Amino acid sequence: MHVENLTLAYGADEPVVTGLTLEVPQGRMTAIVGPNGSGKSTLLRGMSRLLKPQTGRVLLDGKDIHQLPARELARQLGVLPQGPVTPEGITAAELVSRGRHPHRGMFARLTSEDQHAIDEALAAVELADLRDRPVDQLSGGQRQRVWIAMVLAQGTQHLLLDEPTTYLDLAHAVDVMNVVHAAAHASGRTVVTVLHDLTLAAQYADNLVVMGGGQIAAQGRPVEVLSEELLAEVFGLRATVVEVGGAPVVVPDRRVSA
Ligand SMILES: Nc1ncnc2c1ncn2[C@@H]1O[C@H](COP(=O)(O)OP(=O)(O)OP(=O)(O)O)[C@@H](O)[C@H]1O
Repeated sequence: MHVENLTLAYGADEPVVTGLTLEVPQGRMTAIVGPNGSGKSTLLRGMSRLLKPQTGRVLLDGKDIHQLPARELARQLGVLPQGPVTPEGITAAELVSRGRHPHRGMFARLTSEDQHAIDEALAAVELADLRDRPVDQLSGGQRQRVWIAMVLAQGTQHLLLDEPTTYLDLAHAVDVMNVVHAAAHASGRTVVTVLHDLTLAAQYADNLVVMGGGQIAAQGRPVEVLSEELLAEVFGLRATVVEVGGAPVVVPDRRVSA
């Protein structure tokens, strides 16, 4: 996936992302981090055709995503947007089965391949037991995991995930990151995910992209990128960075007023 000179704006507003170029490593996991409002979700929307660029283009295997028919794009690119809205009354398995739409005919029944993909995705997020439960009766974290399962069931070579660990306790966040990491390292998919937790991002990402003010402030291996200077400069955060198991861990300084 290649992002070339991308400028993104909402309506007539000033651009949020300006002239951004990014080469996404294939079959690896890229995490996009950055302060609130730095343009992470906007960039992901631009990369997934939810937002039309003012300039530039996004290439998927050499093809401009805006030139691809919607159905073909959906077979290649799975997207988890921020705060997806759950259709009323739908069960977990039904929602996950929607991930199979790009592979099916208009009124075709689920094939055994579809069923296998759905079962595997539900198992991957440990929700097989709740498959027949209406999604609006699940907890926030369970609901988030159903959405992730839907994107996994889509079986695409590329995944764009906006904050997949929202609402998740740390143990489930780690489980989801393991699933996402395996999608890249075991299955060779290309993953781009927005994350807020810098330590989690640094533990899992092969490539860390730090956004600041609609631009890429730094990019590279987490251990090379995540420095105390960068945290101060881009996040306005005073923190100590220690290394655990070869990956940086961010320990924020306490800000206690006298
Ligand atoms: N739908 C929208 N219409 C107009 N402006 C928007 C819209 N969505 C985002 N923006 C603006 O674009 C800028 C970047 O927002 P964006 O959501 O991309 O940031 P972010 O880095 O993902 O932030 P966060 O960490 O808070 O999720 C912000 O100034 C925001 O107000």
